[in-house]
Amino acid sequence: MLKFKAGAWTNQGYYKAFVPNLINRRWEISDPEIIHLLSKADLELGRLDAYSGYVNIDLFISMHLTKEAVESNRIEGTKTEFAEAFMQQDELPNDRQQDWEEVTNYIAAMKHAIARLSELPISSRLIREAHGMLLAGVRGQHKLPGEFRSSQNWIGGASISDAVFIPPPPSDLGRLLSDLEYFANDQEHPLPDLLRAAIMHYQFETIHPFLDGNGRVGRLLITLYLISTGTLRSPVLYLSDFFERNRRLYYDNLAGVHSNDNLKQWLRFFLVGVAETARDGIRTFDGILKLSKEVDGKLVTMGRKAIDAHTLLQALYARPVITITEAATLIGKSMNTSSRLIQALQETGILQERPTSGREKLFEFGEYLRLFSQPGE
Ligand SMILES: Nc1ncnc2c1ncn2[C@@H]1O[C@H](COP(=O)(O)OP(=O)(O)OP(=O)(O)O)[C@@H](O)[C@H]1O
Repeated sequence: MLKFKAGAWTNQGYYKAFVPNLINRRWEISDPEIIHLLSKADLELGRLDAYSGYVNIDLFISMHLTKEAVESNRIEGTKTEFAEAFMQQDELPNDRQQDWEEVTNYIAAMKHAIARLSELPISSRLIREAHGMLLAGVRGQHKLPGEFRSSQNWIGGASISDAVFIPPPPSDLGRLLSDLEYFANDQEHPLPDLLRAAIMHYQFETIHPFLDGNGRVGRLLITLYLISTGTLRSPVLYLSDFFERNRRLYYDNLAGVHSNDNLKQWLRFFLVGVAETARDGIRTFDGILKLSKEVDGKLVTMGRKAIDAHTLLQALYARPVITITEAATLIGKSMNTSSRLIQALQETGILQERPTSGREKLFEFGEYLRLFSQPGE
């Protein structure tokens, strides 16, 4: 069993808020089931990370980031389809443009936070910066982007009296966030990285330090933390897909920690999610390797067009939708040549035309996109 006390409900006048206990301390987690799931998750994560070494990872990072962004925002209700995230804003119907902005914000925030890791540890400052970018110009933009809240918030329900959960009052945020920061950078009390990531995510969501966007920042923090410890070399773990597919359990298991001290169930859920997501990632990478061999085989049959086709394909692995104008710029040739090249790639089955609201025809690398759409969609 796992001995654990999550915190206490404190009287705030006409309501009770939950104040979590501090987490930067020694943890003794020896539950055999957790240890077993941990070792499985670690193994799968190590296998996934190994691909960073022998696949041209930079080409695929934007794909993974985009997938994570689309899924993380879908939990919030954003409707952006995976392929749409790569389109220009004016190529989308009006009702999708705001969602598209949220997805591109997520990608920008993740890239920014990863780059900042070389100068800053996981810290309140880094978290606020990421939050500011996530909410810039989109839904929640009036809810203090980049700033911790100074008023009481709640989860679920139209008013505090019918809330599902009431996080700690603002007066407690300073010490709770500083404890979280110490915990994220703690060298004194050894704890496996995945367990630390799981506890951090629970604690962050319980503190709920922002007026909006806590879920999105909290999920971004998981990958960021695993990169900061060197467990991952690049953001190839996209857990949001798992959380989205199991949203009810995700919320219930987080709630189970503060309502029943049931940390074990949360850890179990998190570790199963990591193992499953890592396996999906491995399948995607294997699919990419197989597909790129097939595509190379098709390119050699394209005669004089093969060199330009190869240049185009390299770009398509990072952004798998393209217009004739964009292709012309990429290969440095005329619109006519570009159009003929796209037609040839359609004939080999590599590219397909897709509907667009933009002025120009749009083409997608369909089989590649589908590799990222399983198994959640
Ligand atoms: N009972 C709960 N206790 C603690 N955290 C919870 C609970 N239920 C949900 N959460 C967390 O709160 C997040 C929602 O918070 P918020 O609306 O501020 O975030 P968001 O990023 O705007 O939304 P979303 O996470 O839906 O995309 C959920 O994603 C989940 O991580």
